[in-house]
Amino acid sequence: MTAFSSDAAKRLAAAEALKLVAPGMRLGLGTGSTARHFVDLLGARVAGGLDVICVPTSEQTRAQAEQLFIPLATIDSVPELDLTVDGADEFDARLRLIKGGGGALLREKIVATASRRMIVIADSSKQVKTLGAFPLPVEVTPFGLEVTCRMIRATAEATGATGSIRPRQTAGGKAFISDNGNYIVDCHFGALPDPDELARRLSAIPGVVEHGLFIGVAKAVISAGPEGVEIFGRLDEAP
Ligand SMILES: O=C[C@H](O)[C@H](O)[C@H](O)COP(=O)(O)O
Repeated sequence: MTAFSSDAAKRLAAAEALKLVAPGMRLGLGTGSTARHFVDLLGARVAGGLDVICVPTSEQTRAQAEQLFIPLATIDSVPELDLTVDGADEFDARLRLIKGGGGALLREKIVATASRRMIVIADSSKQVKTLGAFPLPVEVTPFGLEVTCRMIRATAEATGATGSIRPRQTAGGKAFISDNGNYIVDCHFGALPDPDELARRLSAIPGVVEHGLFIGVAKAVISAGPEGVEIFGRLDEAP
């Protein structure tokens, strides 16, 4: 028997999300290895005549979409979107997410919150009981990096989350720079006892541009694994 790979699961979830796309839609395109499958499948539909306009959440996704001749716009020229489909690093039973493993969290959050529906696609390994095993990415300004890291540490401790906070580096050992010219720090907390409170507090730190906790943003998660597809939340347009 052939083992069912996580990549096959990602593609299966992406194919399920593609069923939500209708002609004329304004779409947000996520970033990462799962969203990549969605963009790929969407590209095939566009080549077949599907008419959509899309806003990419990263330069990486923009490049992929351009290669597939998917019509693109900026979020400022299309500020209201019908649907955004994106991956996640972790999701829990309340559809709270950790995102930003690829460093795209700021644009992803702007695009997702400008959308009537944000649907997450993921392989089933992304489901967790408690968020935080995946290091929480936080986008910060280069100015005041040390001060901001100290504030993140103190504020996280106040919500019961402790661990090391490390500025992200590229494979070549240089500082990772986001598409927006900022740094990403990864918070290795292991577990987030109170993600809602942590999200609120992180947003209040001056040097924090955005954090990777997406709370109350996703309407549903399409999770795929060897057993098939499972839907958490609602795929329809109900408020
Ligand atoms: O910055 C990257 C994004 O938030 C991704 O959607 C997230 O890291 C999940 O990526 P992947 O689908 O590659 O696991």
